[in-house]
Amino acid sequence: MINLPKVLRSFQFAGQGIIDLFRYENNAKVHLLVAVVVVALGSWLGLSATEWALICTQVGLVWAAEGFNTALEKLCNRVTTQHDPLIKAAKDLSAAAVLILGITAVVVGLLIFGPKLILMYNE
Ligand SMILES: Nc1ncnc2c1ncn2[C@@H]1O[C@H](COP(=O)(O)OP(=O)(O)OP(=O)(O)O)[C@@H](O)[C@H]1O
Repeated sequence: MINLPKVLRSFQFAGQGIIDLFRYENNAKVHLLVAVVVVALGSWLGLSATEWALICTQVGLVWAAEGFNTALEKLCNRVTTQHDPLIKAAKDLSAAAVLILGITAVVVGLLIFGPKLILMYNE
């Protein structure tokens, strides 16, 4: 039997996590701003449903990676604030994951927006 109140509470906690991510984390604020600009640009250029699906996927992946990265950073800081090579490796690898998805998002953005912007410029 599904415990519905427990499921709803989990959504509430996750929602609080989303609010905290964009309220307190500088990098997440940058990602939010970029997403707003991309959505505005996409609305202006009139993207297809498939293009919107790709953009939404990229935005979601980067935001989710930022959330995981922030969570891992906080755990690392709880483990130790002393210099530790394993903590450094964990933080850097986690940041690398965000960067990889960020680069992928930029490439997808260029593939979708690039031709449309070039076409507009040449008209
Ligand atoms: N306890 C630690 N031991 C070793 N290296 C660390 C430790 N804490 C952070 N670092 C390293 O120092 C650099 C900066 O990390 P820091 O956590 O200050 O900034 P950040 O990873 O950009 O996070 P934030 O978004 O909180 O500023 C990174 O290369 C990280 O791996």
